[in-house]
Amino acid sequence: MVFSTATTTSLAIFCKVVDNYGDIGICWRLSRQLQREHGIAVTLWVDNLESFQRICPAVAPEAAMQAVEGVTVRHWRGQDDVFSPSDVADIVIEFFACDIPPGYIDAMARCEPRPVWLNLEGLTAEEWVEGCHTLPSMHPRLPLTKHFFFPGFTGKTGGLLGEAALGEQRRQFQSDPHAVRDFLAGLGLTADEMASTKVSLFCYPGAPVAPLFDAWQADESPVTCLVPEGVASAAVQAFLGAGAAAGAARTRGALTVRVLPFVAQPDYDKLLWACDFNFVRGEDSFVRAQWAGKPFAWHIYPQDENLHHVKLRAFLQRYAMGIDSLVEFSLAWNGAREGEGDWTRLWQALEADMPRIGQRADEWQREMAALGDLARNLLKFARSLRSAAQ
Ligand SMILES: Cc1cn([C@H]2C[C@H](O)[C@@H](COP(=O)(O)OP(=O)(O)O[C@H]3O[C@@H](C)[C@H](O)[C@@H](O)[C@H]3O)O2)c(=O)[nH]c1=O
Repeated sequence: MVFSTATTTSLAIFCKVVDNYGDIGICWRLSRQLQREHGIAVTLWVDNLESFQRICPAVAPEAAMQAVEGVTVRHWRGQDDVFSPSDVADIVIEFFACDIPPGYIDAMARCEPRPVWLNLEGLTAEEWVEGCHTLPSMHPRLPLTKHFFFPGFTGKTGGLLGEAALGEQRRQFQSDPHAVRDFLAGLGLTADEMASTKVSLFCYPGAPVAPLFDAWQADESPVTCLVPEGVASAAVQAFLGAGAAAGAARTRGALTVRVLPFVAQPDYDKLLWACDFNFVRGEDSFVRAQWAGKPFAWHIYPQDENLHHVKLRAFLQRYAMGIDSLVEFSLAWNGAREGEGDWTRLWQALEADMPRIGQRADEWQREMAALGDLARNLLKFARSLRSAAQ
């Protein structure tokens, strides 16, 4: 097995969809970028093709194997498959410690030289990540070493996932009013809605959406809230007073709520670029909101014992730079503050700071770009492991 820039490097990513769309969202982005920008032959093993199809409509959910945008997609059906060394890629990535099939690991141990084996971890702003990034872990039984690779917000981590052309694509889109208008019109927005403060809303079920709607409804200036179908459904249905299928919309007071179809990943980026404020969640939409360079609030994936509040605070400490309104709003949005939030006050304070928050978003996006993107950093690390082993 040769591992150099002169021949095509192969790489396999194993992705288990724990829930929702973030697991496959991240693995798909990484696969696509490694193939497009680095000429890597990528095989993406994924156990849930239905979830994949929602963010990438070209995926056929019943296919055992298919090529999508130059990436080989394999339906990962179980742990019992048998593999031979010729099936093994030069670089093997397990996403979120997803336990790749034992048969594949056995085949890895029989490869000469052995593949680079990385565990791509979840994103957090906590400091301990710097000490764990790139640490090795020996297999207890086989002659294999796995290394941990952590995304992150500092130069001592793997950085954030983001395509090389992303910044340029965003600038082009945002500086073309016709493109923005056509895009929003395609989602059903009226001229009045386009002229209002546009907010995209993507969050988990526990978010205090109903009281925020009340605050917006009583606001002085018009707000249009764009919410993908299935998100915050209880509050959306209550506001609409009817079903919340894509296309449904209603105005009450200063607030219009419009339900959007769940769009393909590239269109979700455009939505973030076109809005004035974005509510995002999980990991992937959270990162895309950062690349959008727009003010945003993060609804973090809930964890036991409120561990997510620690992660949220760690991020805000790096990001918010003393903008108290953003910290207050974000903590309240995630239930990390005692008592009920006064959403009128929280939103008004946030609105008043919007120019500062926008500036910070822009500056942060540039700081993150300077770290180098995750795909490039990961490949560089994999190559350094390979040369050290030779
Ligand atoms: C709203 C929307 C999102 N998307 C995409 C963007 C992202 O790739 C994906 C959403 O992923 P996320 O933001 O990460 O949120 P998420 O909640 O969907 O996903 C995850 O969160 C992680 C923290 C957990 O580990 C995962 O198990 C998973 O639950 O869906 C679209 O393509 N179109 C849309 O209309």
